Amino acid sequence: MEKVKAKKEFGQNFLKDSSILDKIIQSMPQNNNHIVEIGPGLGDLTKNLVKYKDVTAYEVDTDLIGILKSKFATEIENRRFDLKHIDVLRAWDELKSLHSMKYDLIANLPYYIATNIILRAFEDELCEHIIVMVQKEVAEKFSAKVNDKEYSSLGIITETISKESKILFDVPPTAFDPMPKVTSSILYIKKDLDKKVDKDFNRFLKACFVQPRKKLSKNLSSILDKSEILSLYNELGLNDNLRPHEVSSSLYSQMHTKVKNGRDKK
Ligand SMILES: C[S@@+](CC[C@H](N)C(=O)[O-])C[C@H]1O[C@@H](n2cnc3c(N)ncnc32)[C@H](O)[C@@H]1O
Repeated sequence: MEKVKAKKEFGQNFLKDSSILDKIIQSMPQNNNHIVEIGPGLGDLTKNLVKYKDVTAYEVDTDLIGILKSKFATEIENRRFDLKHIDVLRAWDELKSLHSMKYDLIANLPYYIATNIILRAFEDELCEHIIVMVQKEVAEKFSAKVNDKEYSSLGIITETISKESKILFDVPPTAFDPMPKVTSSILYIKKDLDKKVDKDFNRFLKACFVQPRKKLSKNLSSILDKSEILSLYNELGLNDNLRPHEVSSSLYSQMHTKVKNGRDKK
């Protein structure tokens, strides 16, 4: 193995277990989409991906770029592999999309910005599937369903813009070098490309979950007055004791539409 010291500040935990790499490859959607990988690292996942599809990868760490360039010299020359040396969040600021055609994001994500990356992938209109390794707790939040204790704004946003979201399997710390302190999971999301992220809805959800264990009506009092909450609850037939995680995404959408309409009338 290359003499490379993993950098904590870039969330570097290299995936070394070949059976996990195989399982990720088996979960690749059968379609003609391009593949985008964020953080190719030492290229172990990349090596498997380029066997099947053309890949564009975004890597921030200068020290890894040289290693990747020599490891994938043939694929780069054949244009099967396009390596971008840039912070992926900056790329998204500059480009709107990480590729010029429909693509699937497949990656072992740096955990310190994993949530942010997934939310940006939701906004990227050319990204169709998201198959990413993240911390198990993060995967549980994105794939949670109504009444699960992990159900939060992340699960609701996911439901409103996707056709399917689930955890494919867990990955123990022993699969990595160096070993992370936490268990990881492979999260699978199939987006509905007809749906767009609604930032006003996301802000509304933030208010609804400001204190997740309190009553929803209490949280709503930060953006609505008492009479507005009362009429909202009456119109939708809601019980005042409801907690934020007990309300489905479609009901949140209805609430948001009514709140927005009320706001427009003012
Ligand atoms: C968990 S490692 C995964 C490495 C490799 N794909 C693997 O599975 O072994 C995360 C990778 O993301 C890279 N990375 C961290 N922050 C990044 C950013 N802002 N933009 C692009 N790559 C980033 C790291 O340098 C590292 O290569």
